[in-house]
Amino acid sequence: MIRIAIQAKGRLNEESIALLKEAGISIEDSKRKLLAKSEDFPIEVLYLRDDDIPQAVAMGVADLGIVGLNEVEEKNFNVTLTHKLGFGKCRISLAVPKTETYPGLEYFNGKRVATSYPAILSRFFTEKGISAEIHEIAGSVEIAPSVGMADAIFDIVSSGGTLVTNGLKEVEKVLFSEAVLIATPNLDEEKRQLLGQLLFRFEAVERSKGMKYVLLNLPHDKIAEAIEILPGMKSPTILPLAQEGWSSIHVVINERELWSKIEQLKAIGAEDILVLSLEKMIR
Ligand SMILES: Nc1ncnc2c1ncn2[C@@H]1O[C@H](COP(=O)(O)OP(=O)(O)OP(=O)(O)O)[C@@H](O)[C@H]1O
Ligand SMILES: O=P(O)(O)OC[C@H]1O[C@H](OP(=O)(O)OP(=O)(O)O)[C@H](O)[C@@H]1O
Ligand SMILES: [Mg+2]
Repeated sequence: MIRIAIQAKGRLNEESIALLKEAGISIEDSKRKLLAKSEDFPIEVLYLRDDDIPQAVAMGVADLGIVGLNEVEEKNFNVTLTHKLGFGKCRISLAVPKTETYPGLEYFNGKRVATSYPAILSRFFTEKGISAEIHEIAGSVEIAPSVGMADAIFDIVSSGGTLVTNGLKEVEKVLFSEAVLIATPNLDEEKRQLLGQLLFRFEAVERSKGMKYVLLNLPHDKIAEAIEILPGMKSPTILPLAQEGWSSIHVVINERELWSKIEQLKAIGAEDILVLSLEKMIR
């Protein structure tokens, strides 16, 4: 049995549960119990505040955790970064009132900067030789300059909408973050094996993201041209149709290039094109 800590509620909660579910692991949500066992995999889910996840994993209270890289960097506990999960993408940035002229990092010398990430900011300023006053506040960081609590802020930015609403502009992007899977260092052999199985499933889920399974019919003599249009695919599956002179081609295509490929295939005579969603790609 392996135990994984995930956020009890908040921005990473739903996607963490969804990822486990896509990997074939269903669990009750945190509204009922703070520790839930899965019926279909030897795993237990511990629901925590995200700030507490790095410590829980460092202590071995949980073997694994899903948490933002920003929290891992801020808490600086001894955990192993095992895998990037591709959701919860954001950055932590320095921002100043939009009316200020910004000459570069030296702007921050002698300034008061409000943040919920004092450790990351302090390391950054030390590394860059900047001497500023760091004010730790728990939330609503973006309001600090306009109410006179600080001259600048260091906080999470995604779309940038919150900065604009609060009359701020982003001037330095310090850390790019996303949800990551962390692990207790030196897991025992049994847990390492379970982690390996989990990673195998996560990777299959990731690989299938944005991919479509495409089936189409094509005259035999156009197959070589179709293969030209579909570079990168190892080799498409080609099956003869009952109708003389025709074949059915099956390929996996990235959603981004789906329409352009389909147009090209139609132009050489492809018919009856089916596009199906792809659930897992297992290698
Ligand atoms: N606007 C955003 N866009 C994308 N990801 C974000 C955004 N804001 C936060 N995140 C990521 O999601 C994580 C959790 O954010 P959330 O706002 O739920 O945290 P919290 O309020 O500290 O939650 P908790 O109650 O668990 O302490 C952040 O640490 C960050 O990694
Ligand atoms: O650049 P944006 O897309 O506007 O996102 C950035 C905002 O998102 C997060 O707050 P959240 O909305 O989670 O609210 P909270 O942390 O105050 O609960 C973060 O703390 C920023 O304030
Ligand atoms: Mg938190």
